[in-house]
Amino acid sequence: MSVRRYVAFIPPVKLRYTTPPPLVDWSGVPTLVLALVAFLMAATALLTRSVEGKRPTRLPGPPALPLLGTRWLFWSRYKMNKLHEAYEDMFRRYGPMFVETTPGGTMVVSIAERTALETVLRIPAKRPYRPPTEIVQVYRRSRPDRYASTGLVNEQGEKWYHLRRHLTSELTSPHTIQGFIPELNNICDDFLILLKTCRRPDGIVHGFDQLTNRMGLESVCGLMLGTRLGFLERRMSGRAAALASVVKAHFRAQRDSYYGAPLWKFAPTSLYKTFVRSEETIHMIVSELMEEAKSRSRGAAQDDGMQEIFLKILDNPELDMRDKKVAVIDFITAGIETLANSLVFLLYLLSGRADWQQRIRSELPSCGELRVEQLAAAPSVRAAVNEAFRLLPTAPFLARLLDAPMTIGEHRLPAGTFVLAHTGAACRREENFWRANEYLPERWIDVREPHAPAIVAPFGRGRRMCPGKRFVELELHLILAKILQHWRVEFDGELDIQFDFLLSPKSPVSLRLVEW
Ligand code: HEM
Repeated sequence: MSVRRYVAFIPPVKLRYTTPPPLVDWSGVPTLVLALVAFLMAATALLTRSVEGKRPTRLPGPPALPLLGTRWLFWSRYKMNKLHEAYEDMFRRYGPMFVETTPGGTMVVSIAERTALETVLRIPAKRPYRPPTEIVQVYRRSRPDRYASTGLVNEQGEKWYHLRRHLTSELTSPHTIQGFIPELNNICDDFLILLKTCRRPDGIVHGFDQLTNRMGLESVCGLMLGTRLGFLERRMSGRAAALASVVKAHFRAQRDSYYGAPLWKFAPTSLYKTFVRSEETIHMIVSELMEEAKSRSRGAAQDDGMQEIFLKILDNPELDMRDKKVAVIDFITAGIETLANSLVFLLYLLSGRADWQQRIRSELPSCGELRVEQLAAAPSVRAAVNEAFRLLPTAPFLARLLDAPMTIGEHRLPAGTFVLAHTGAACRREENFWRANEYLPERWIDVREPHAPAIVAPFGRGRRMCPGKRFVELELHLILAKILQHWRVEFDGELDIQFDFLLSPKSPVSLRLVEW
């Protein structure tokens, strides 16, 4: 199957590829809208300086303009793909708690102050409301033939609770994850073979980020579908390459729909079309994979511990068939980039700590399959991973809508306030961690004050916490251990990081694997 089939996406007949039926057909209006936006942007540029600092809100924050709110910042002062730096800058300018305004007038409160953050993260909500990604919501609601809901990641309230209860018990079960360890060992070994193949004589591996993405795909699909899909074979199939690339496009389109001009809400802009194309391509590929896995499982005897998660989901009579399929899609897309980025960040940070790499190696057997007990007996592995999540989490903030009023310091936030809990930024503040901006895994073994583990939340917090956490931690521990059994990791220079709705390495990443 060729890459072109997926990337260019020439749809097969049964696939209905249509751009946005739910949107108002204002085909005559876009020019007018564009002219208005251009005018507003020009006005923004003129007004910015004069209004800065004079806004009479109770919380500090950048000035909001009519119709644009504070989004003009992302069209002038900041770059969308450097959002993490933009927020660091805003925390410096406005303090550890400030407010932004969306073009629709909604206030978004950003928090990086420890007590406030701990308060937000501790909220014991039964149905925590994480604001959905609007573009996903709009599109999925326009396709009731395919989606019975907007999916676990974007659904709210009782519907979310129902999905969460019926979809995640397998994924979060220690039994399921433990049952996956032998296969995960095989996947990690195949990843090492791929690294060996791509490694130049001087030890350099170019495009390491692409390889980790393939590793993410292979392991997440393996876990969900119970089958090896060949993403780690030297020559990746067109389908695998296409899936990897559309998942990236999907994340980027979500980022741009959120922080960019909201024109897609009024007309089917190219951003909206890109999003629809990526969503439909992912749906098509994952559907194919599921069908293949289903027919394979019909012919094979199932070992209960290893029964594919999705087959168990398919067997659940409490769920609508459309929700079952979308759940598998959402699990796979939620898992690929996050896992791959975290592995790149982990190795990059560790490359500056040859001593810690040596320490990890000394705590492990020299080769072979690794069992959970062996990993547990190597505390330096856990410390290395924890510290990477503290310093460079791929999801640097968590979004919530407060379901009850909350007083933080002298500010009272009403119920319904949209809050961004910047756990990543808070973890890099000196008042929260000893030598906060340094990668020091030892802090997780011999605690040095200040130390605020409660604000390290790379997988979120509470009932909406990432259901993939247990699996991801195991996989990162295992792959790190296996890499360091073979090589020392070196990296020249600094890793360039960008915001693709998640923090991601700006590709291509090259690192050096040096024989011990
Ligand atoms: C390094 C890897 C990963 C990281 C850092 C990560 C991080 C996160 C974060 C921060 C959230 C939001 C939690 C909150 O709002 O409290 C989340 C949600 C979610 N993640 Fe992950 N994730 C990772 C891998 C995975 C994997 C492998 C899967 C599936 C196999 C997955 C599935 C999900 C789902 C379905 C949600 C939505 C849960 C809900 O709203 O109830 N994630 N993840």
